[in-house]
Amino acid sequence: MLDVAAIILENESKEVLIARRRKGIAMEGLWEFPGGKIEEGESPQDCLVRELKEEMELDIEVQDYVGESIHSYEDFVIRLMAYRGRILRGEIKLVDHDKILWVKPLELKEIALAPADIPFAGLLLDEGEE
Ligand SMILES: Nc1nc2c([nH]c(=O)n2[C@H]2C[C@H](O)[C@@H](COP(=O)(O)OP(=O)(O)OP(=O)(O)O)O2)c(=O)[nH]1
Repeated sequence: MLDVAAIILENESKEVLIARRRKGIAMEGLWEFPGGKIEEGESPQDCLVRELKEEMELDIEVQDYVGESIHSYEDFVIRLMAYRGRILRGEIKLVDHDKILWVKPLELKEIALAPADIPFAGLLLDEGEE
């Protein structure tokens, strides 16, 4: 099982940040919440702070735990743990991604998300309707 942490960053307009995996890496062209593989001995929160710095040069604050999504890809099983968070400082620079978008939860339905992320899109959508 591959443990991966992802962060749902929200802005003042209630939009969430998604990023498209660049050409040449696993799952290229699919959209995801930023994050990455949790290293040995690392907490998901520490992983997210490290990954967002490495991947986007952003300092973030990790907030509430949203939930996990376990998904079987063709050659591995992933446990994706999602948290909410906010940007503290930094201008987004892209390393592993070629594009980012701030989208309303409703718009996530139209986006080619990594399959493991789809349950979180549903969850955000349900929340927005309350
Ligand atoms: N970061 C991230 N990865 C995801 C998500 N959904 C999903 O299926 N994945 C998959 C894609 C990759 O196979 C794996 C995470 O790998 P990664 O390439 O982002 O992580 P990393 O930076 O630690 O990896 P590496 O390139 O250093 O080996 O999880 C998601 O929302 N965010």
